[in-house]
Amino acid sequence: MVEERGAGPRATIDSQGLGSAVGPTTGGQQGCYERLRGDGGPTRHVCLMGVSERDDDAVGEVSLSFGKVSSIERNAKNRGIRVVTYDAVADATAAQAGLAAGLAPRMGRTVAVHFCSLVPPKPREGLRCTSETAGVDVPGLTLIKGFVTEEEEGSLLKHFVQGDDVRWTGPLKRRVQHFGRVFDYHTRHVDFDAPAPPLPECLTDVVREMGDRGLKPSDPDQLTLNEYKPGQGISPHVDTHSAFEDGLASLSLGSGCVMDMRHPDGVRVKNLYLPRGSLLVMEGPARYEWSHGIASRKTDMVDGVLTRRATRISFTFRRVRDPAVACGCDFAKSCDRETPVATATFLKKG
Ligand SMILES: O=C(O)CCC(=O)C(=O)O
Ligand SMILES: [Fe+2]
Repeated sequence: MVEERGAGPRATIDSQGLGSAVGPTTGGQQGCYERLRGDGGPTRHVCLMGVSERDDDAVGEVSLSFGKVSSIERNAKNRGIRVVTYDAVADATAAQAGLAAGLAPRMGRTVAVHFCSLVPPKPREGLRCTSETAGVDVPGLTLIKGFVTEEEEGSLLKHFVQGDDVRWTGPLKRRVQHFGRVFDYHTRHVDFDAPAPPLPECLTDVVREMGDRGLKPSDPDQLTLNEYKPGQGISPHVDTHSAFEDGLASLSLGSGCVMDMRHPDGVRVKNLYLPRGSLLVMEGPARYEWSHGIASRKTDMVDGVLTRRATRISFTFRRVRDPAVACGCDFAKSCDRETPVATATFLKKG
């Protein structure tokens, strides 16, 4: 999609990227400019080539004499290029015709002036838009937005990040904290011998609310905190059936991110945005059959909008399964009662 694409042929990009704004107003558009050759245009953007920093005052003043300027931007790579954007195409058209002559006496030389168009950034490959999978249904998946307020989020983060007893651990790229029981990422099982602090009291309200709403696990006895800095993720996995009962609940704090849910048929994929403060609950097929994972990247495409990730801390609540009672799920292919759990994926990729 190109804004105001002129009729004329385009050159390869002359003005790549966006530099700092140098004129009377600041720019900061997203994308890059393409110079339109020959009769290309008109558009709201004119690019000046052959300008030095000494000329910036003159560029500002003369540009303004043609109409209302919304930005003047300096090219990030080529310091001799400016892009002047007018509010109105008519003013840009007058500027394209008259800027060179207006500037020449002030600069002591001539500049080339062309129309250009603004090309929005292309989404990076692999950035799936969450809205594209809106029609994909994952049975057993519930997302509750605003499960905690901003205030509750703030105090929970304070407790678990800045508190006196904060113990990040783990052999992974990202840091984790375990409560109730330790999950061992080598065996992908609960380590019943490892000591773990109990679930902290400050989570009582959150846990009660889960129970009141009839969500699983209604009475969690294990909690894992995962800290994801932008660029970190978790490889696709199904939480070990023999380790935890039905119902996994993940509270997202600090930042949202897109979670990718995949059906083992390799066809069905759901890219679900988990906003800050939301609770994701996976039960039945969503817990036992579909895998969940988070791609290691710094941005997500959320309903067509490129969204930066900040540090996200997830709180995953689970109920440890009694090792004497085998998993009785209906998804034998994903269940470790029939197939031994593959150990290494968490450790290799995090
Ligand atoms: O970060 C999350 O929301 C999910 C964490 C997770 O899947 C896990 O710890 O098994
Ligand atoms: Fe998981």
